[in-house]
Amino acid sequence: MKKSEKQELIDHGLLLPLMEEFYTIQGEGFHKGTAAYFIRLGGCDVGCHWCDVKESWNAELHPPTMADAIVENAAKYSKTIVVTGGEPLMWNMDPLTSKLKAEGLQIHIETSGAYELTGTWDWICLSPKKLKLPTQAVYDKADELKVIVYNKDDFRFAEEQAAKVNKDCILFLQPEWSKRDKVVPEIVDYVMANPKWKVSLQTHKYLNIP
Ligand SMILES: C[S@@+](CC[C@H](N)C(=O)[O-])C[C@H]1O[C@@H](n2cnc3c(N)ncnc32)[C@H](O)[C@@H]1O
Ligand SMILES: Nc1nc2[nH]cc(C(=O)O)c2c(=O)[nH]1
Ligand code: SF4
Ligand SMILES: [Mg+2]
Repeated sequence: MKKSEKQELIDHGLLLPLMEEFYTIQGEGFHKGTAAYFIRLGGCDVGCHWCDVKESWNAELHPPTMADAIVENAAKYSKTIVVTGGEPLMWNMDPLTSKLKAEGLQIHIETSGAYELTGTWDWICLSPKKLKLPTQAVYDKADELKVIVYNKDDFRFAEEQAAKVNKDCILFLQPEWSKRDKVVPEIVDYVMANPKWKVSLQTHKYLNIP
């Protein structure tokens, strides 16, 4: 395929950098405990220093894969699909999500919200980052807000972000993994004092599953 043809397919969201895909249990947030097939797309320039998938950042390292092929495979595994990354909203998610919907699947996204919202989603998990704030459309449509707590300033940031999401959005505080011993007690106290928040843990890491 010519370089220009390939770029056109990428621009239209028909070709996506696929880092990995796996059938597992959603470990985090509202749907924690539910079996789901994960599609992890490469590419992210948000730059969280504690990111647990830095290997995803460089999209060039992940094979460009046709959205059709991704969907055909995913449909074999689960009725619930989680699209994550990297930052999936760096890509046009319209073709991937419409093809997944045509297969009758439930489609969830894990996103920082830092890019334009494309695709149609049954569930949007917004995990905002100070380095590159979400777009208004993602605040408006988010089903859950999942703020990562690395230090005390993240509680201030969490409240600032909670003021921007829609009124039905479910609010979670999730410990940054490497700081969990320090921040879990702080999150517990915070949630008891501010019960509009719930605790989210990365349960897959405790279960030793992907
Ligand atoms: C790897 S990100 C990919 C999706 C998107 N880029 C985002 O940040 O939402 C998936 C989820 O893992 C969270 N996450 C990443 N590194 C983490 C860490 N070290 N501890 C806790 N959560 C982490 C993110 O905040 C996000 O909710
Ligand atoms: N089991 C499991 N649950 C997850 N929830 C969000 C994840 C992600 O990396 O987006 C993730 C992940 O990587 N594994
Ligand atoms: S936005 Fe998500 S993928 Fe990108 S660096 Fe932050 S946690 Fe990692
Ligand atoms: Mg993960």
